Amino acid sequence: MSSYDAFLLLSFGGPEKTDDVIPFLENVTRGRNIPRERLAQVGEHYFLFGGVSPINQQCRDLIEAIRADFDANGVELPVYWGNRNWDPYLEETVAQMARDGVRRVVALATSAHSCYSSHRQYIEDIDRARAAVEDAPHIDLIRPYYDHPGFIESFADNTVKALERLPAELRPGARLLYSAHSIPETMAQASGDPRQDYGPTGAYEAQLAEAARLITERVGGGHRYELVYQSRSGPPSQPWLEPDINDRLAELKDEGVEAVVVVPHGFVSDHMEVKYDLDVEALETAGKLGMRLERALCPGTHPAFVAMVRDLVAERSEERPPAGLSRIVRKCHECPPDCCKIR
Ligand SMILES: CC1=C(CCC(=O)O)c2cc3nc(cc4[nH]c(cc5[nH]c(cc1n2)c(C)c5CCC(=O)O)c(CCC(=O)O)c4C)C(CCC(=O)O)=C3C
Ligand SMILES: [Fe+2]
Repeated sequence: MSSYDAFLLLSFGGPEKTDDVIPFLENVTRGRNIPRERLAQVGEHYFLFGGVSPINQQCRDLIEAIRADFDANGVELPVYWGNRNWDPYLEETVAQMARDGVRRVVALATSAHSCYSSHRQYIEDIDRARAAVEDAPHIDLIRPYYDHPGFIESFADNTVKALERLPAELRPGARLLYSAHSIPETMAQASGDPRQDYGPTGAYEAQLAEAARLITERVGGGHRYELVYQSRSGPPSQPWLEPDINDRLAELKDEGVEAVVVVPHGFVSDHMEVKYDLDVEALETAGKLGMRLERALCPGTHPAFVAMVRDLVAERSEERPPAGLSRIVRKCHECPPDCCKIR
């Protein structure tokens, strides 16, 4: 790993006290078309948890696990952390790296898929932060990793554990619901490389479908499975990816499904979108319908996920071609400049 001299964890950021909630939401939604009512609702989700988003602590835990894993495997890179929307802001981290004399950085975002919000926006964050800092280091962002064996394995393991929490008689018929963040259809269509054919849906949905297939295969038991979406935002007039998990639960109830395991494979840690939109809201929907719902944990600091980070760093350092389990072939590490850009 000679070509890099630092590792950077790049994340979303979240508030850690009540007073930070509104300024955080203003940061997230600046320049976006989000209705005021939606913002007020989301604010309440954070207030319900005392104004503390779980995401920053999850990043600290992941960094600690990566640090230990690097040390145990002779990877001598210092580990830095910077966020898009909250302290520690990426720009301050880049400034710190410059002061520390760091020249070449390999970065991993806490987001595994291709779309503007999950990948392109992080590249823009890097460009903006570097432009603001004198002598900023060069920063390479690791490619989307939704089909890396470590990502798939950590979700398969956590899904098996969630199935085991269901009463034994409900297990065989349990439907697996793979949940990801809904995004505007325009963002979904624009996701991925415009020169590559991902089928009718765009890269984001195609990647989610592939990962769901791969995880289900490893879970075994012949469970039926499908994709659902959560955390829809934006004005009602704008189409976003569907079905919403809550609507789908009602339909499944009518079809006679008694138990579901929700697998939030669109996320890498159990942050607020998972803790509220699934563990509060979807659980309540299932309860009202008289269905059993168990939620698989996100990778967090799962050993297979932590080992994946080290492998991705090695893959990029050694300029190995991107390797994954998906049928969607990725040709290069760097995205072309028009990847995931909404036109
Ligand atoms: C694809 C995707 C991911 C997954 C990939 C990834 O992880 O990056 C993700 C993650 C997250 N989203 C988060 C929070 C929010 N997202 C919002 C708004 C939006 N998300 C979008 C997409 C995504 N979001 C989009 C298209 C919007 C509309 C506005 C815009 O076009 O940008 C809003 C505004 C209010 C609302 O409308 O909900 C909030 C507060 C948090 C932090 C949670 C915590 O605090 O623990 C995390 C990890
Ligand atoms: Fe979001």
